Amino acid sequence: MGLIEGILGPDDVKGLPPERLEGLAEEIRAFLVENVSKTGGHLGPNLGVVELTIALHRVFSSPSDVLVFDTGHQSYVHKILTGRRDFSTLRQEGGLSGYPARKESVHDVVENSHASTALSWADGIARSFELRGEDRRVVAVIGDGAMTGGMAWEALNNIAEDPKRPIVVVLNDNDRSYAPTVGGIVRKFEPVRRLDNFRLNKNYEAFLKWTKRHLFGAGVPGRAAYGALHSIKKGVKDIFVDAGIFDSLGLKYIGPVDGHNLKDLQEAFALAKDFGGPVVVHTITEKGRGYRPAEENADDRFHAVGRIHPETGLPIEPARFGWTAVFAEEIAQIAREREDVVGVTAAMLRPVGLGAFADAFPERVIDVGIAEQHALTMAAGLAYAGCHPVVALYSTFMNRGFDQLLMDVALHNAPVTVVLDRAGITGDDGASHNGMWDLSLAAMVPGLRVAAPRDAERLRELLREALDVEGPTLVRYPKGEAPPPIEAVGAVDGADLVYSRGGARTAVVAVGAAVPAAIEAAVDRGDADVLDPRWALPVDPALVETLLSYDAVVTVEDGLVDGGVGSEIALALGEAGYGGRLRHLGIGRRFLPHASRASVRRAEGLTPEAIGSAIDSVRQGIRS
Ligand SMILES: Cc1ncc(C[n+]2csc(CCOP(=O)(O)OP(=O)(O)O)c2C)c(N)n1
Ligand SMILES: CC(=O)[C@@H](O)[C@H](O)COP(=O)(O)O
Ligand SMILES: [Mg+2]
Repeated sequence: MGLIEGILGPDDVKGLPPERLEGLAEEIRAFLVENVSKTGGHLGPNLGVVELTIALHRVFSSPSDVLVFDTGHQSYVHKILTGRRDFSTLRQEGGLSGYPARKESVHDVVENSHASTALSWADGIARSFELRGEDRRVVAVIGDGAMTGGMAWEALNNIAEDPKRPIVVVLNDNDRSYAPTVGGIVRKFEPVRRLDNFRLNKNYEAFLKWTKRHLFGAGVPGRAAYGALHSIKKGVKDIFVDAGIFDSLGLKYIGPVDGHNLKDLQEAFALAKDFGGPVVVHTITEKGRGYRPAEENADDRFHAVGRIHPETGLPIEPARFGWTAVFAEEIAQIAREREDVVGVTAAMLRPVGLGAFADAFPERVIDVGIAEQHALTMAAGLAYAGCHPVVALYSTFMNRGFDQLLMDVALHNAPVTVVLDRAGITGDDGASHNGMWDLSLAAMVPGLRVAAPRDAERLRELLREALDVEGPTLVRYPKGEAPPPIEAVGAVDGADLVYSRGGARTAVVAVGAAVPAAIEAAVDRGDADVLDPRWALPVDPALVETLLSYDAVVTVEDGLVDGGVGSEIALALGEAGYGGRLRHLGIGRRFLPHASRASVRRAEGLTPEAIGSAIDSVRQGIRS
């Protein structure tokens, strides 16, 4: 039996003799490669935190001490050490979540996989423990990428306020988000990034502890001597260790610590634990550590992989030319034609398709780090000064910048184009990654024009149209492959007619990616026209006029069922005195469990069959 099989919970990790820990780390790495290569998942980040997570569970006592993982994509090792070793269905329906999940374990606390939140969670939890008189530690593990998010600094500023609140911030610094971390934010604040600093630092800490113990017992003179020694120590420490902004904020800093050295990690965490106030432990780790294909991947160190061959790291399914690639190609071409176009990404340059643009015009693509709020307001500034920014984000992460979209971009009628990839159902990343909120949020924003392409050709067209608008625009499309071209069979006022046999009394208004399923349903049912508005919001009054001539209207969108395009159409039809039947199809207002996209689509009633049933039900209403 290997060591890993004997780990059923944190007590077993604590119980292992120190000389077995490296063996355990080795087994965990092999386990991760073997299992994640079969399911896909966040391989690189987890290979980087094997020793760090073992050390945390050795020093702290979860769940009494609370461990919070920022973003949560690096929590696989924590799952293994807390008795969850069935990775066969990782990220699949009914299987382990790819993030911490409260229903899986008492050791999991934060499920939100939007970055930069862990320090705020930790601050809140620690304050509550204090108010309730509970002596428990709170540990937040946060990556250097997540530290580029403003929220993390808001929290640090607060955490530093009370020197007695015991919060341990483990800064997991692998010098990358996907790509090398924007601005080298941690490097800047900790200029002497040498691992032997920790040893120097550690000796001073031990010295300080000893003097405190001995001199404090010696009354006032002892205390004075301790004060003098403390300031000497601080002076000496300043020569060797410059903890930059952490010091300036008033936070105790330990590090940099070799994040793959189990002994150093445990010592550092033990110091932090005993300190009794807020401490930053700065660990230096390597993303993808111990797996050659990841270590050699300069792009993203296997940040997130699909299924791969474990020996080579090569993908099992060949990469397909999906929506992202269409956008990547078109925006790079537009950039060649228009010098005013500037790309903006929040630490996801290649995943959002700005790679080719950046390769051709590096000075015109700005990576702001995980800073969506800043990205949008900065884009408003770019637009004010004559550029046309294209802010490319995953749909779910735009939620972060909603206020900035509303107040900085839209209020100033700034010609900013927001491009949202991964809109609608994303599936295996679970509740916080579905891009299901964007249409409802966008519908509230005055003056924002929203386009939803139904295929690759429409994406190219609509992107170009968006860039010609002298005001804010948003273009959204889903994850994965784009469908084959869907040509219009005609035009009605306010929309492309994409399916019609003539004479239909029912209209299906399908938004973007919902078009193929709507056509399939209409082909099956016969008597329904399918209309694609292309520009879905605000609802075109011409489309409303068109719809008034139908007896029934079904709307379909891969966004929240309420507040989005269907709701807006219903409102407009109501105001126009429409007397026909209406049905809206969209994603229910709930947090969706992780599962395949197809399965979630089925559950949410967005399949051709479900659309067909909706057509039947509105028609029955007409007949009765
Ligand atoms: C608000 C937000 N924007 C973007 C992302 C996408 N994302 C997930 S992990 C990641 C990089 C995180 O880097 P870091 O915190 O350093 O962790 P590492 O993977 O390097 O361990 C990004 C950009 C996110 N989860 N949340
Ligand atoms: C943690 C995170 O937010 C990303 O790594 C995300 O899981 C990637 O999703 P895609 O695979 O859709 O690019
Ligand atoms: Mg990182």
